[in-house]
Amino acid sequence: MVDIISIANQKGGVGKTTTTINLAASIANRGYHVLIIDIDPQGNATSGLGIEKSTIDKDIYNVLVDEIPLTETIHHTGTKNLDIAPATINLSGAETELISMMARETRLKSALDQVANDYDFAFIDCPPSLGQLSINAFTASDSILIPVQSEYYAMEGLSQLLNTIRLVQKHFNKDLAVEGVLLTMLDARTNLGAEVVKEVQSYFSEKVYKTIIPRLTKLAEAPSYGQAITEYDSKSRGAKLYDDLAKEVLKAHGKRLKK
Ligand SMILES: Nc1ncnc2c1ncn2[C@@H]1O[C@H](COP(=O)(O)OP(=O)(O)OP(=O)(O)O)[C@@H](O)[C@H]1O
Repeated sequence: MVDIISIANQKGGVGKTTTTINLAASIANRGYHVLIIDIDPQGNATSGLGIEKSTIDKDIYNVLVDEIPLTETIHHTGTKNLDIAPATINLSGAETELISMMARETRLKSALDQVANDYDFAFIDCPPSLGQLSINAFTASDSILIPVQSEYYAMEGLSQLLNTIRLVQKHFNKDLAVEGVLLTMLDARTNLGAEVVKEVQSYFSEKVYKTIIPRLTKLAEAPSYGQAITEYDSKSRGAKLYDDLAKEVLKAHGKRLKK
């Protein structure tokens, strides 16, 4: 059975897509079958894994709105064991179109049910908003991994995110859990970063991953080559740290650290 994890924070640019791609690729590298669902209309996970947008004829929009089978959208990526259900700008229409549709909150869940036995993990790269797309993601997920950028105002908006999680638990998915909180883009040269780390750790305590992702040039470069960090530079610090995160996640799910 697949374990489904949304990567979410409605704040923009905090490392959701970078974490989705590189955590998913690190877990795939350890021999697990992994699917990424790109539910962000910007489609950065899609292009960041080398899928040329002009070649996509069906995407998550068609799954949510036209109810086509999810399998018809899935592409293999350059990383072994890693597939993606892509997004294009089409998906931006879904946010409003879904509002008048039947079973609007559970459409992604129904689609993922179709591939439940094909993958060990699915990661959903959420958009920077808490609308219909994120609610579909949260309703379909077992848990939510929250990347938090290590800078001032890091905690801003998190109460709104936690409130949305509570609403989804109440109405659609009572077992939805917080998977963990990941500190990202830490600038080790400033005291500010260390202060934010302390603040986030004191609020979320054991939910915060031991692995912290610093600001690393190679992590920012890899998507322009359409590659996860594991492919772009497997020996880099970013690849090592996302593998450390993968080990924490696998352990939390009671999975063996194969490799
Ligand atoms: N650890 C890092 N080191 C350096 N650059 C990073 C790191 N993490 C992310 N970035 C860069 O910061 C920018 C924002 O990251 P990313 O796209 O992962 O955030 P996001 O939360 O998915 O954004 P959005 O809210 O727009 O979907 C990107 O240009 C990305 O390459």
